[in-house]
Amino acid sequence: MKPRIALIAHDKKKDDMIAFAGEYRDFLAGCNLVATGTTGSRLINELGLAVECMHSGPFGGDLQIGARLVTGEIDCVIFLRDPMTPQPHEPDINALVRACDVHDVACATNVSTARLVLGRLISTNRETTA
Ligand SMILES: O=C(CO)COP(=O)(O)O
Repeated sequence: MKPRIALIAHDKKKDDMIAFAGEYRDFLAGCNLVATGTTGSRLINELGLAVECMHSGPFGGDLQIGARLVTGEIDCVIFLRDPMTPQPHEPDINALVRACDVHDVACATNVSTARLVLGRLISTNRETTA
């Protein structure tokens, strides 16, 4: 089964997300991707990835992704949060990260961790497809 990955980035982290996803583009192109609205649009327009877009984060996108995660439809979350800027939907963000912890789903909140998580998924994928 293709890895099911959620990609989310706050505004000041979106360029980092595009650079990161660009680096892993070949692998991500073989995954089922879901993203919050604006992050997803950029991934589609700038990298040509196929991404299912939820609502934008402040309009409930984090909660939509959280609901999928709770029903076992997401294998890992890459959530590049902006720790320096208060967000109007902070409760939604906390709910998503909490859902990851409750359901033991990998949640990378910075690029270094995201690299480790994708590196692991790539090697697991190689083993299962070899
Ligand atoms: O706010 C976000 C996550 O909390 C991200 O939402 P967008 O991708 O729509 O900007």
